[in-house]
Amino acid sequence: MLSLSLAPLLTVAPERRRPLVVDGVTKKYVGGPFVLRDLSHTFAPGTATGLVGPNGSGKSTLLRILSALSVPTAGRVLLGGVGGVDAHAAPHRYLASVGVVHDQPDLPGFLSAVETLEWIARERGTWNDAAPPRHEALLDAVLLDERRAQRTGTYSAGMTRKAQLAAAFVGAPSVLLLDEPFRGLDTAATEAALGLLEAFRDGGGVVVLSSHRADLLERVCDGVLNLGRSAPPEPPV
Ligand SMILES: Nc1ncnc2c1ncn2[C@@H]1O[C@H](COP(=O)(O)OP(=O)(O)OP(=O)(O)O)[C@@H](O)[C@H]1O
Repeated sequence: MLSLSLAPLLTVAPERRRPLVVDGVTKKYVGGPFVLRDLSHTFAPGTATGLVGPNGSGKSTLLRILSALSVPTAGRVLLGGVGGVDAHAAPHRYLASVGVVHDQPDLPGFLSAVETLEWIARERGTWNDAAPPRHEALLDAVLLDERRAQRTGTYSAGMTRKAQLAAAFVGAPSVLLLDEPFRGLDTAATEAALGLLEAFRDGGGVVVLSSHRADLLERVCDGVLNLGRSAPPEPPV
């Protein structure tokens, strides 16, 4: 049972419920092959979508483009569709609505998990008197124990993943982008993460995630986007 104090982080206000639109996105790394080719897809509010496809099919690439870490060779990512916020033209504004779990650990190792959440909340404008107990409830929800007060640079892989998950929620996002969010989590922590993602999806959020665990994707996702088919071989010249 999730704490009621988490409601502001798990419920997206109706006016902030906007689709995340991928409009004709192509990605070709310099000197490499096309990874994504003219991909268009709409991720609707209140849904969770699993990115699937074999190794190297572009799941992380798409998540990096969606999180404005990588620029598409062509095409756009728009929060709110036509007339919405362009992820690459206005990344700061866009990312104010987005929570991300990157595949690689990306926490500031000199801060504890508690300090990391405070830092993000202050930056995102979700820091107030109610924030400290809410952050404790969030760290309880991801099952990060009392070591939440220690520097994240000392964490195990699973503890790091838990802290990353909490960090993704703490800014009250309307979109969550997660690259292999269950990797490194034990069974109890995996169940806890699934519960948080389900609550966020049911609260009107957009969830886009990759995982090689088909059983877990099946539990949380309404649909899948198969990238194994998005970049057919280049036609012969
Ligand atoms: N920075 C980069 N420069 C050049 N090529 C890259 C770069 N990053 C990824 N690629 C290539 O892009 C393709 C897609 O990689 P990506 O990591 O997106 O796949 P993935 O579906 O997430 O794979 P996996 O299931 O193994 O995690 C691969 O062929 C990879 O080698």
